[in-house]
Amino acid sequence: MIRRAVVQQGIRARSSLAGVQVISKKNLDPAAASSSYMEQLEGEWSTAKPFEEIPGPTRWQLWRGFQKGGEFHHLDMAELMDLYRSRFGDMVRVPGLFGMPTTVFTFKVENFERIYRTEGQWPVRGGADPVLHYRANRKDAFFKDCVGLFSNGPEWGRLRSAANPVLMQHRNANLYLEPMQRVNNQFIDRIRATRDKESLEMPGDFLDTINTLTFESVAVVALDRELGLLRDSDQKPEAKELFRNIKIFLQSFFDLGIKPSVYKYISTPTYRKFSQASDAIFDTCSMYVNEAVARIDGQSAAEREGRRSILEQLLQINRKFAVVMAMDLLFGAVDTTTSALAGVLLSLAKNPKQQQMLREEIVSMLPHPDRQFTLAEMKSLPYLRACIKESMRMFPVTFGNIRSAGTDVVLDGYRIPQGTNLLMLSSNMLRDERFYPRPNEFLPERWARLQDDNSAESPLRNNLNPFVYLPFGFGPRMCVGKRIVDLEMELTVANLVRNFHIEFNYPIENAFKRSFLNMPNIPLRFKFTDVNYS
Ligand code: HEM
Repeated sequence: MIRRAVVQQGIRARSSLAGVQVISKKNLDPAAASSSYMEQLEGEWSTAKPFEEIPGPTRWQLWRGFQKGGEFHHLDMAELMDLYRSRFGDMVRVPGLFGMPTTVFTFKVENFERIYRTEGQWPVRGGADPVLHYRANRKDAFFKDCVGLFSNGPEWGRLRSAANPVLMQHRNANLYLEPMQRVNNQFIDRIRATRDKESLEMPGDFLDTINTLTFESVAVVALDRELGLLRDSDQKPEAKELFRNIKIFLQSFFDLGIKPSVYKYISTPTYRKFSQASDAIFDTCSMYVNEAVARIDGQSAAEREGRRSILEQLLQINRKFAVVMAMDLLFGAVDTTTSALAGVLLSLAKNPKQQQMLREEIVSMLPHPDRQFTLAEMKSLPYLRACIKESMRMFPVTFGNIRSAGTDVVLDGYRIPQGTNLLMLSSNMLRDERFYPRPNEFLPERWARLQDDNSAESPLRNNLNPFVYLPFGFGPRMCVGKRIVDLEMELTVANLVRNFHIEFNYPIENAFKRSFLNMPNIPLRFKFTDVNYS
């Protein structure tokens, strides 16, 4: 068995899968793949059980179950997954209804590894059908030759190759550090202005404020402008509308994605909401991009010599690309980062000892509370990173990930034909003692390296297979906003912790509603007490 080192998000871990890095039978140059591994795949295939024998509900059971009074009707996504798993086991085949594809759910990390390792050059992630349907059916055919990052195949590969040098470069982080700092300062001011004067607690709708922060933070990158929604005055009506429509878009997108719907054949009320919100978002993003074009056209040659913003760099590729990327970044950024930030704040609030250790790390780096972080300082805060990583383990943002099988592959002894939609459900593993001793404790030191030797890992992670914990996905298709969100989260948490002692004096057992994205489900009445520096 060949053992290869896999470096994923700073973890150096070992993959036990026999074979090579990329091993797709059909969509890769066969010469590039290991012939022995191909033979292994083919050998397994010939003896594997047929796809149709994977246990799961029938079409009728599914349809009936989602009707009023049906057994699935009131279940959230996580409850539905738990039910499927207890009834059918670690692999479940769920037949497609109304043009949705048949999907296989898998709960085993060995299968995740195999799926990712055979995903091929252009990994296909399903689940974005409502976006693709809208973009294919727009009357002006705007998206015809630029469908965006929710597309698949060579079209996705072309766009992603253009986006990576702009969005995935560390050096570009300098471009958004300063505007993100300004947004962060507005967030801190807003907390001071809106917390209760006596109890120092935030109002129950604090989630909206976090949501506004994450929206503003990505807008300064994608639209190259501060929208000012965290300020009390000077809020632009079109910015408020954009924010409102992003919320409608995300909500209706998940509704259309989770429940059986005939929207591809008849325009349902939810699809109409989704489509109207998409129209409005498109109009506003186009307007902001046009403004940026006019601003750049008006610049002198000397001004143009300066550093180009992310939007300007995207505009250099072309205007349409910049509009589509702005939309995709807004869609990808807002709820995900909100969920992750809420998780870190709850973790720190419930673990004052770790919160204090974090504060000491931050204050030792930046003793003066009013001075802003530089990029170099941000890079020297290992405990901060460990706290964020640990809280995303305890409160994962997503259920797992989605792929289409990149090749014919055998999973758990069953044949999975190329193109099959696969859901990898990992969130239960993140609290599994087999992988994480003391799984329900917030222990950032899990993520510390014990020595300089990379192979020495914390005993708080057991033989960790790197495919258990992939909050930003894996491979060429992983989150394109990773660099942006790293900086945004680190900056926000560092600024909050150096300004405030954070408490949360309520239970957090059911803090999140579990779905495709796990969103906070309780009033976030954090108590923020000013840190005294005198
Ligand atoms: C904590 C916050 C975030 C989490 C947990 C997260 C997680 C993910 C995951 C799991 C994927 C799928 C990756 C795969 O298929 O392997 C993804 C894709 C994506 N994310 Fe994020 N994300 C976050 C923040 C952001 C931000 C801030 C942006 C934009 C600035 C963003 C933009 C996107 C986009 C556009 C995609 C699609 C990429 C593609 O298919 O090529 N995300 N994200």
